[in-house]
Amino acid sequence: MTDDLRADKGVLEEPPAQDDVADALLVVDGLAKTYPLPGGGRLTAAEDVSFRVAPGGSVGIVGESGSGKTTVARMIVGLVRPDSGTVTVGGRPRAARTPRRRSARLARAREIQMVFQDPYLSLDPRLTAGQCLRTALRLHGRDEALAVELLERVGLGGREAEARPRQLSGGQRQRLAIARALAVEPQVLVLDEAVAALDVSVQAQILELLDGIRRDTGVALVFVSHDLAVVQHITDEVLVMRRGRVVERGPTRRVLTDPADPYTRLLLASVPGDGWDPDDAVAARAALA
Ligand SMILES: Nc1ncnc2c1ncn2[C@@H]1O[C@H](COP(=O)(O)OP(=O)(O)OP(=O)(O)O)[C@@H](O)[C@H]1O
Repeated sequence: MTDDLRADKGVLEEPPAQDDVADALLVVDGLAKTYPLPGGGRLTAAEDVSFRVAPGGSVGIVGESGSGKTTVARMIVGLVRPDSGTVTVGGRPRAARTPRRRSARLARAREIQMVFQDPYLSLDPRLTAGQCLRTALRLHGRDEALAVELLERVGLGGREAEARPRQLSGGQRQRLAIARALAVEPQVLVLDEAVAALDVSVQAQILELLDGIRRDTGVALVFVSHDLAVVQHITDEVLVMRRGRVVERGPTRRVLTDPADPYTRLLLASVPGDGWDPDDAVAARAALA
C-alpha cells in the first residue's frame, strides 16, 4: 500500500524506526479477513494490516476485545487463511498452506512460532518439561542436551524439568511454552496475550525474560495484548486496532504518551490510575461510537 493510500484510509503513518524493508525480518503486507455474519453480509475482522519488524525488534498490537488482534496473529502464523495479503519472513513469502513435505513443514515452523495465552492447550500433558523440550529439539535435528540450557534460559530448574504441565504453576507453564518455542530456533515469535492470565509480578518476570531473549537471539517479537502497560514494557512500536483496522501506529512511547487517535485516547483513559473515573471512560466511549 502506498503512503497516499494509507493516508486516504485515515491511518496515521509515522516513519517507523524499522522502515527499511531490506532490514525487515518480518513483513506483513495488506492482511485482510472477513467472516460471514449469521444474518448475511460479512464481518471485517481485519482490513489492510501492514507492518514490519527488524531482527530483534518488537511490535505490539493492541485494541479491545474483538478488534481483530488474534485474527492478525493467527494469519501471520498460518492458523487462519487471509482473504488477501502476504507474510514474508527473511525475504521468503510464507506459503498459504502448510506444506506436505516434512522438511518444508519443519522449515516453516522455524520461521515463526506462537505462544498462546493458555499454554495448557499447546503443551502435551503426558510429557515432562524436559521431555517436551527434548522432543522439540529432536524433531528439528538439534542436540537434545540443549534442553538443560533452554530450561535454564527461561528460569526453570531440575525439579521443573521432571514435572508435567499440570504440576507447574501458570508462570512456569508459560516459561516452558516459551522454551519449547525457542527450541525450534524461530526467527519470529508471535505471542497472543501470553501474559494475560498471570499475576502482575509473574507478568513482569516473563516480560523481562522475553526482552532478554530478543536481545540475545535476535528473534523478532509480535506481541498481541489488550493491556497497554504490558505492551509499554516489551515493544518498540505499537499498532492500535479498532474494528479490524489499524487506527494508529508509531513508537510505543509516543503512542502511549501522546496519542493522535481518539480511540487510542479512549483506550488510555480506560486504564485505571490516579484520578481515574469510570464514568469518564464510559462517556468517552459513548462519544466515540
Ligand atoms: N472463526 C470466526 N468466525 C466468525 N467470526 C470470527 C471468527 N474469529 C473471530 N471472529 C470475529 O472477528 C472479530 C475479531 O476477533 P479477534 O478474536 O481477532 O479479536 P481480538 O481483538 O483478538 O479479541 P480478544 O481480545 O477478545 O481475543 C470479532 O468480532 C470476532 O467475533
